[in-house]
Amino acid sequence: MGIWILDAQVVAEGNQLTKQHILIEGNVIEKIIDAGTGVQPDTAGHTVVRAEGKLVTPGLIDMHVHLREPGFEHKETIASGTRSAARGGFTTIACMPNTRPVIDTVETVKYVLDKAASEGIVRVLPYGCITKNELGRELTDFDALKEAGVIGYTDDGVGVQSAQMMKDAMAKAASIGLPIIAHCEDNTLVEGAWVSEGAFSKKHGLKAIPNESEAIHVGRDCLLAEATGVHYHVCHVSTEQSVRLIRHAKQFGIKVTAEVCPHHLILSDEDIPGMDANWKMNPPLRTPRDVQACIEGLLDGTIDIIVTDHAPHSAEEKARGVDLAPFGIVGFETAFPLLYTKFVATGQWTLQFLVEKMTSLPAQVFGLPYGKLEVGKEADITIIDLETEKEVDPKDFLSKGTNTPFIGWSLKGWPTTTIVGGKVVWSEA
Ligand SMILES: NC(=O)N[C@@H](CC(=O)O)C(=O)O
Ligand SMILES: [Zn+2]
Ligand SMILES: [Zn+2]
Repeated sequence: MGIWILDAQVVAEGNQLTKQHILIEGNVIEKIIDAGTGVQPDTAGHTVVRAEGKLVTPGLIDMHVHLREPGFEHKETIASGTRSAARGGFTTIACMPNTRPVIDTVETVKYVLDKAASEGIVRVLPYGCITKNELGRELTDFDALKEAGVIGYTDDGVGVQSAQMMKDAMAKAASIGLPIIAHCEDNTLVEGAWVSEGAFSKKHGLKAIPNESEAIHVGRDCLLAEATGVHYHVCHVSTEQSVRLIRHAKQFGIKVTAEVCPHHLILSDEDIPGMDANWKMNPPLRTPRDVQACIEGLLDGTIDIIVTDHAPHSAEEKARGVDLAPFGIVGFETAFPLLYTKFVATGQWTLQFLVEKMTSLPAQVFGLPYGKLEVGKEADITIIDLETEKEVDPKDFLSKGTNTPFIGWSLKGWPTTTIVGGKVVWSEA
């Protein structure tokens, strides 16, 4: 017994949709019938999912998320985080190692993979730390972590401060064929600020984070990637300077790829309403000029993919005031609706462009066998309602985190069903 998804609207090209019937048998896509042929599928004995009028995409892929387990289960767990991901339409997510303990040993990788297998409902791919405890002093055992199942190395949450340490990490990663994923931040330029240099920091007389704190690492690491030949992936790009440096590096054939988050494409520092920790994230919201540069970078391919950097924190932690509250906002359950409403519904991007940036391109960048609706492939599928307008209400979130600046935004493009390996893992009630 399989599942027939009937009358799926699948992106053909640009904003053009074709109507298809999709049969899932077991964990794979068994058959795709062009509905235009008039051939009616024989659904006897199968489960039928009616997708009439809805968009059907490959399962969304998010290569930068924080699941918080082990150690910060009050913020999120693998169980709650993967449910939140599924509600956001994501079928594969790659989790960051800044847990407690951090994911810097084989045991912790195993712990995460075991938990994901027993309690998770979407695919979870772990990253391992570059340095032990993310302290920047000593490399982890890259071979052992690879053997245990990590898909790359990162100290996300902090930048690797020493160029020599980063160069050694890159050389080692290159030798075993895994990427380095970098949180770019030079600590000597940050000085305990929470907002970017811009109109907001000036108006309130606040200490500010300059764009160079990010871009200096991007520039440094592009040179080190050139020297070592590693696949170097830049996390959460937020500045005009970083975009420029990545564009330049790509022109020189350096193996660099990059990601950007919805909030850095949609919000600037000028949107921050006041001293509200739901607007505190790392990197911070930059100036409108930086937002524009990120959008242009995404459009011309300088920035390869979109990720959420889903970073849940408890309400109590976020209520400590902007100086003490941790950096980070949740992202899974608003990402697609935000981007669809803001960029596709307004005619600025095609649907194909948005969908590729969240499916086939992340799969391509990280060499994953997902991200396409094709016969014989894993049946990872997301069904999305492009019509119904609904307000963002954190009470609806399946994440434990409610820390979002998008409360009350009226959006379209809400996922309604998420299928992983042929199993419906989430469906709107
Ligand atoms: N992005 C954030 O603001 N916070 C992340 C860390 C990170 O992604 O650097 C977190 O772990 O909370
Ligand atoms: Zn980071
Ligand atoms: Zn992160």
